[in-house]
Formats: sequence, C-alpha cells, structure tokens
Amino acid sequence: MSISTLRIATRQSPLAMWQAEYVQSRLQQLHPDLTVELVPMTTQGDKILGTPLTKIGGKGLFVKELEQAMLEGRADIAVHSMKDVPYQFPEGLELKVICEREDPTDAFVSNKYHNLDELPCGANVGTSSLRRKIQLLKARPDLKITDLRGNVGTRLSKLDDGNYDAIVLASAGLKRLGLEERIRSQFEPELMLPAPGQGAVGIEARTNDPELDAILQPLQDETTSLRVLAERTITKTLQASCQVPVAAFATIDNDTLSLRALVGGVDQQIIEASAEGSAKDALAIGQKVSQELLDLGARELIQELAASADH
Ligand SMILES: NCc1[nH]cc(CCC(=O)O)c1CC(=O)O
Repeated sequence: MSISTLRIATRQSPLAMWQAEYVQSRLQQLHPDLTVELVPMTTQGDKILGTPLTKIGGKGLFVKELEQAMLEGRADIAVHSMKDVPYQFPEGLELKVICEREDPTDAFVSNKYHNLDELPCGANVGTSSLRRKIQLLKARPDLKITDLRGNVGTRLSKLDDGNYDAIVLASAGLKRLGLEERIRSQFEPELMLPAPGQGAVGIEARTNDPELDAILQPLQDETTSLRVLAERTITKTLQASCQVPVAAFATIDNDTLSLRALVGGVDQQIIEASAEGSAKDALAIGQKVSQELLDLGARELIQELAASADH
C-alpha cells in the first residue's frame, strides 16, 4: 500500500487557506510524485462567527469537522494554527509536526496612532481575546476594550469603519495574508505575551501510519516544536479553557530555553512565572512554570473565572 494522493482538510477562511496551501506547496516540492489536494470545509465555529467564543464552548468548534473528516477517511491531514488547537486530540489522531514559526508577536493596528503610547486617554481598542485585554489594561488601565470578532479581514474592516481607535491582531496572520503594511508596531513580548503556539502552524493526522509520518517529517522544525511544547504544557497543566486569559512564550538561545507564562483573573489580576533550562527539557520547563503558576494561585483564578462565566 502506498500513498499517492494526500488530502488536506481545511477551513475556508483566508488565513486557514493560506496555511493549507503553504503545507500543500511544501509537500508538493518535497514529494513531486505525490498529489496534494485541499478539502475545504465549513466548521461549526465558522457558522456562528458572530457569537462570542466564550459562549459557544471554545475554539474546539473550529477543528471538530476537520477531525471528523480525517476519522471518516475523507481527508488525510489537517493544518492548524497551533494557537487554536486544543491540547487533547481524539482517539486515532495526533499532532505530527510543527512547521517553522512565523513572527509570534501581537500587532498594534490603527489608522491614527502608531503605538499604544500614542493612544489618547480612554481610547477604544478592539479585541475579543481576554489575553490581549488584560495585558492592554495592565499597560493602560484607562483604555476601553471592546469586543471584536471575525476573520482577520472582517476585523480590519471594522477598524476602517471607524468603530475603534486601534485593534490588536497576531502579526503572523497579517504577514501571511500580505497585510504586513497594516502593522503600525509590534508589541514587545514583555508587554504583550503571546498565546501558546502563536505564529506556528501544525499538522494533525491519523496515528499508526508510518508512511504518512515519513511524508510529513521533513516539515518538522525542531526549535519551534520545543518552544511550542513548553508553551502548550501550560495550557495542558492548567486545563485552561478559552474563558481563561493565558499567555506563554518560549525562546531558545544557544540551546537555552526561556519560558514565561501568565494567567489572568476576573478583576484583571495577573499571575506570572518563568523558568529556563536546556532546550531538550522543554516539557520539564513547561511543567515547572505551570507548577509555579499553581503555587501562586492560578487554580483559584481559573475557578473564579469559570464561576463568573456561568452567570
Ligand atoms: N484566533 C484566530 C487566529 N488564529 C491564528 C491567528 C494568527 C496566526 C497565528 O497565530 O498563527 C489568528 C488571528 C489573530 O489572532 O489575529
């Protein structure tokens, strides 16, 4: 048995399509004899884009249909923004590779101001991300943070309609879509710690298929994988849903991995922790930082958030 055609299940948003086409073209280059097809799909999450994420049970809704397609043999792989992938995979599926990371920062986007410092007192900033909201308010408690959902293009249109003084988006998404010129400035990770996995694309596929693994393996980027492993260990250990503002960002310099993470609470409190060590101990470093967050009261913050979201 030999794989001659590989089908990529993908959402149809421009960003998802870019990512799927990126993997398609890299695979096609690596394996000229392989046919690589896209299987575009609409997920439950896409159908209810207007509803706040926290009300619809989270980001998992964007990957479920893709996973169903793979489990039923209608597709072979799914390409994801690692930021949006839940930690747990369904029986029969697993994360195969993580590709080289694009810019992991968040971007300040505005038609009037160059950066956060230039925003006037009480300015209106659009984001639906609790992670972005708590960090914006930490730096600028005077700001008014307003909900902003939809695909990258939709969010930019809402900014252009004059509804916001500025919005915050992932730099990676803007760059991939050729919208880099919309970035007024990039947030330093110290000021706006990115989401776990931000800027990295990963591939999910069925377990127990060595031939498929061999096809995908050349796309694996070791440095990115170790960084994202450390970052995602925070999400996993804290079992934080998307109602919880969590940020985690790892860098690797000369084989030393440095990880910083934070968790936010109902009243904008922030708990943070960091650690560093040998890059090969990425998992252990992630566990150490998670434990420190728990020791500092992260569990209580998360329970408080869950209770307040139920009301
Ligand atoms: N939540 C949607 C989403 N998922 C991944 C990206 C950007 C690309 C990436 O982080 O890999 C975005 C858009 C954004 O947050 O601005």
